[in-house]
Amino acid sequence: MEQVIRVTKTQKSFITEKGQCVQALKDINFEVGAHEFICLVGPSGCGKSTLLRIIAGLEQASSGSVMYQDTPIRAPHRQIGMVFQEYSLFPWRTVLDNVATGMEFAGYERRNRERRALDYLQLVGLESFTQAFPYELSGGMQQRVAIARALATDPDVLLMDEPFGALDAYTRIVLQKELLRIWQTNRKTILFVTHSVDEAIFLADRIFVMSATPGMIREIIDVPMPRPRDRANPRYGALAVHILARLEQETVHAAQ
Ligand SMILES: Nc1ncnc2c1ncn2[C@@H]1O[C@H](COP(=O)(O)OP(=O)(O)OP(=O)(O)O)[C@@H](O)[C@H]1O
Repeated sequence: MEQVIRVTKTQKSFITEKGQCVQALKDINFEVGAHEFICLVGPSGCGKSTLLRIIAGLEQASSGSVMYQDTPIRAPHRQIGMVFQEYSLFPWRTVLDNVATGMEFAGYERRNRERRALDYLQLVGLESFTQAFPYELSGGMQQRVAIARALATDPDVLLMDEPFGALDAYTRIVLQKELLRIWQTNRKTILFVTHSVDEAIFLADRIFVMSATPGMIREIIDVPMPRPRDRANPRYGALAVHILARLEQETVHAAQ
């Protein structure tokens, strides 16, 4: 399988406002293949968002190397898109313009933007809301707009930082299924941060379990179950028990 993202011996430290050094990530090593769906889980504050921001080129690693194909990532890259937990839409722009704006930043010509925006809004089921403003939409609909905006620039890699974290349980399940449908159609490579072990098992090809601060990758778990995954399958439950126990160990370890 072609490797798309390669993270090698990566560390990240921050200097706080009080001048203290906080090590957020320690010796991170992994590769992500083309079209893989990876979920990252780990205790709160273990560096998941930091890792994603480094891969997005929004933050620099303190040491180590982070590559997209053969290129070191040092700044935001056209082929790497990101979706955040907060819907991060422009409140003064319509749904259509929000999606088109992403393409404007990515350098798409004006005449292509509207057509593509419509195509992607259709993909996420919002074709009848093109002229609505974000405040007129539910949280789930706003997150669909954010996903359409990220996909419309046709990135190779999609980084998703707790994108469904603020949604109610039912909307979350609906969007998980939608995301899988889109991923299966568009064959993106996805790195998805979640606090939900259930969500990770439902979505991922592989789950990276991180340790508490400083974040390291403790375990990489293959999820070989065919999709759509059945939450009632005993293997699903057994995997959830295993990962939850691992996370509990990490949290207890960190508290000692
Ligand atoms: N800009 C910054 N300055 C100083 N410290 C930071 C900065 N950004 C992150 N940190 C620290 O780095 C560590 C990792 O933070 P990060 O937000 O990546 O964790 P996380 O796993 O995404 O957390 P959560 O699951 O709660 O969202 C934390 O200790 C955090 O306080």
